[in-house]
Amino acid sequence: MSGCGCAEVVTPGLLDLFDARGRMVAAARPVDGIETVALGEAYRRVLAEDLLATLDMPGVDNSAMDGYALRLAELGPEGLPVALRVPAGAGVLELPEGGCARIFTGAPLPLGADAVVPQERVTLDAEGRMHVEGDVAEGANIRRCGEETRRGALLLPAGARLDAAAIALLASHGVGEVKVLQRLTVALISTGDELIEPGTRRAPGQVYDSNRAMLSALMAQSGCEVLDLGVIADTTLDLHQAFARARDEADLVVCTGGVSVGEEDHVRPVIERLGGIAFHGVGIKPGKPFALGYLGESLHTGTPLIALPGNPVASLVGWQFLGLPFVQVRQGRQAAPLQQFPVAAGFSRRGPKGRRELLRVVLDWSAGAPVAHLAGGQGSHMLSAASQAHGYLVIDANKNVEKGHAYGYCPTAQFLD
Ligand SMILES: Nc1nc2c(c(=O)[nH]1)N[C@H]1C(S)=C(S)[C@@H](COP(=O)(O)OP(=O)(O)OC[C@H]3O[C@@H](n4cnc5c(N)ncnc54)[C@H](O)[C@@H]3O)O[C@H]1N2
Ligand code: MOO
Repeated sequence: MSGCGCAEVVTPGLLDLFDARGRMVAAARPVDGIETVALGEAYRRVLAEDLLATLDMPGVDNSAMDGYALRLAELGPEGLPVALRVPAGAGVLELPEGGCARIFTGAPLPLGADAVVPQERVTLDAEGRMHVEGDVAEGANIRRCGEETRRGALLLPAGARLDAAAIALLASHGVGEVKVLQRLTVALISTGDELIEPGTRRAPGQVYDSNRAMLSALMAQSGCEVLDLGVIADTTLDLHQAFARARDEADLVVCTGGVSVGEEDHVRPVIERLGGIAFHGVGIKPGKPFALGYLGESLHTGTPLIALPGNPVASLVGWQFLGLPFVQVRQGRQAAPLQQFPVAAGFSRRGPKGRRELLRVVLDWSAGAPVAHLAGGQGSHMLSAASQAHGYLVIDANKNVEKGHAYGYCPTAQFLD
């Protein structure tokens, strides 16, 4: 798949996917609120400042093995008496001259010792003297003070998202609390008079609101607070009130439905009355009527707004490919580059007209190399395939899919962050 634009094959008036992604990233401004949280509350939060080590790591020379610490110069055919026992948690002791120390993984190396021999390479004779099989190199199995990190070194940069390893790193340095950026509050609005809540009875023509459930989950996944404004009736007044509240209470507004061209689509005029549209329409299938807008004076001074198409898979794709990089930057992180690699199609299919198609596929690894198969029906209203898919096969506009040919594959797992 190319990232070059390919504007000549995309329907005029629609932005190329990569152009739209670039605009989303360029339009996003990081939040500036900072709070201090306990390390136990910091998982998946974004660091507000560079974190420097205040300690050397490891703090002292220590043993990498359960075994025996010794002075190499004293090791001879007659072996060494075991003169000391050093469990983990012991202080830094001194190795008596002419003796070795029984030592355990992580225990401080006694002063004077210059190597550790793992216990598997050691025999103890009847008098309790330790003999070593084979050679021992100076410094063997010793973890040196500061070998990983010196005091003052950068542990994690501002903007790092704290995953489990980062939390563990900070804990290992004794960090008990961290300064993090405030969470983004995202107002969610569904529009459509046909929409009803899951858990209620469906009358003919009614549709369960799956987009709000999906987007709540996606927001939680990306670490946002959700302000759920529910389903708003397709009237100018109701939409106006909901968007005005969202503007005042949230850092970002995400709405779904009503952004296409029908006269029942009232969302765009309301957005234009309260603010404006930065762009509308992207050359992707599904997801074409995606819009970036704002409520207020401008994109940078007002509350940004992402309008997603009503069709559920179009909404999902719009969020994953265009909404998420915007949120990542707004959260103070780097926008993750789109991960894609070539995968052979296990099917042939007519190509999409005038837009790139993002086919929902599963990968079959049974032949060793992956082969992509359609995960199910590809209608933008069909959530079944989206729920089964491992990723998207990206087909350039106006190109047929030919079985055995390779196309760009974007794993969905990359959007979990
Ligand atoms: N004449 C045209 N019609 C359509 C075009 C077009 O260019 N010309 N574009 C089509 C495309 S592509 C899409 S995508 C949809 C998007 O339309 P809207 O964003 O205006 O969405 P709605 O019309 O409100 O709804 C479309 C579809 O999705 C269902 N929906 C809406 N919200 C939800 C929700 N929260 N949960 C579940 N399902 C939802 C709704 O019932 C409709 O079936 O427009 C095409 N039409
Ligand atoms: O862009 Mo729409 O999603 O094709 O149905």
